[in-house]
Amino acid sequence: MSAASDKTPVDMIVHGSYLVTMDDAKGVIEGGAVAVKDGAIVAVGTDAEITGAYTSDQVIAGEGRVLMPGLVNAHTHTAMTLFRGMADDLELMTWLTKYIFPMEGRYVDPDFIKVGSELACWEMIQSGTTSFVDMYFYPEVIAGVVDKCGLRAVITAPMIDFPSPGFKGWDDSFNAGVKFVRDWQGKNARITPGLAPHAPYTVSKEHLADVAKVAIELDAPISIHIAEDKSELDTIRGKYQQTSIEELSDVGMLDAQVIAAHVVWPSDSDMKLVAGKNFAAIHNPTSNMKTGAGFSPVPKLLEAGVTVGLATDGAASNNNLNMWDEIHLAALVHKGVATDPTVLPAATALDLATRMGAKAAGLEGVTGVLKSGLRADMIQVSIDSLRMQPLYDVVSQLVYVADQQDVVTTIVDGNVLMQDGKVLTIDEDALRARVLEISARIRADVEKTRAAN
Ligand SMILES: CSC[C@H]1O[C@@H](n2cnc3c(O)ncnc32)[C@H](O)[C@@H]1O
Ligand SMILES: [Zn+2]
Repeated sequence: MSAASDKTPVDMIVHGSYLVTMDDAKGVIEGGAVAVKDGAIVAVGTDAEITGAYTSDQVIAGEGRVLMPGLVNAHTHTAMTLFRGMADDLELMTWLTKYIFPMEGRYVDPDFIKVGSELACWEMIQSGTTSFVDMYFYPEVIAGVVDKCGLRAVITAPMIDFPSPGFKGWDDSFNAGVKFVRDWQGKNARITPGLAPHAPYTVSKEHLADVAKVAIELDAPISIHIAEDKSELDTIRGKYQQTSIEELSDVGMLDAQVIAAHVVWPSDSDMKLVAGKNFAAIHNPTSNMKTGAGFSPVPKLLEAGVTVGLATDGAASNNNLNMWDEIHLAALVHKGVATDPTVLPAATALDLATRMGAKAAGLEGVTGVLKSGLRADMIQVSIDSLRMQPLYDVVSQLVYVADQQDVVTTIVDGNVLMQDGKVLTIDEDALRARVLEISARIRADVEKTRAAN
């Protein structure tokens, strides 16, 4: 053991009874720690290795805790938390066109976005999500909330052919999206701006081509809903005699970085088309089951070499932003669909929410793995509960047992956003008051909308 003066000073040392690194080279370390300096991970090792080489004034103990990379929610609509539980048990297009679009038209404004996004960020910090990909209105307001609460996000600007909150139509939303990317590129290292043409049934082929072109020019990611349900495939087949993914290929979008939400109905040739491209299929198991969209062929996508991320979708079709539910479902539903329990093992489910999820979001080399050189985005998950005992396999326990209440610490970029279960960067009481105020206004309208449908 070296003397204190021989040790390298760092900003923080975080311990864990187990380190689930998601790094093939290190795997799971029993009794380990991570040293952090200037927001980056500088070393990952056993307790003895780290405390022997590093010293810090800020040490977070790890007894009874798993230390692992923060979770990546690769597709959500943050401010839709304020529409949670408003319209349930409806098929996708009815839900969207008869309930969600009309309510968005009436209620979505910058204040709604600020409060709804803050509620979402609170929920994500509290449940161990450290990065997310967002697609919603007033992205500059969402970016302000993310800047303040400390999370990492890819924030994509909405583009849609018809009038929507803040826009008269396509030209408006397209120009505002491009401006958002230009304004936010390089502004905050935790925020990556991108473009979000909503879906192939709400954005014309010509407009999708315009988005592809400008995204490539700007080197910005695109997020889009694609191949979500069978009715979308019928619509696009009727219009263009091709699949939605063939349409993306046709307009040049597969030469850009595409974060494709859902991908429930890709054909075998669609999978070949996107494999090897900068294309990620984002699996939203809860949302897809809730809207009756179907089950994405995730094992087949992975086998074809497609990058797959995991996500909640918005809280209006989930109805929460708890990634542990999605990890759980990803590990279970495909076994049921295939009647084969070896399909999508626990370690793969965890990978989709961390290492591969980060790649899917375009954040490979930034987050998703506990590895020297990456940003210090990590969480501690308590294994103190009797629910966690006996513990024979820590990855199995995380995938099949852990839930949001077990997350005790959330750290992003070396900053502690939650400690001992208390979110530090959001004023909970003020947020609650604003959520109650806005939801009181919406409540009467929810009943009217339900009655009208
Ligand atoms: C252009 S902003 C995002 C837009 O998408 C809507 N939305 C939310 N969830 C889904 C989904 O699963 N499929 C399609 N569209 C969805 C949201 O309400 C906004 O209008
Ligand atoms: Zn969505």
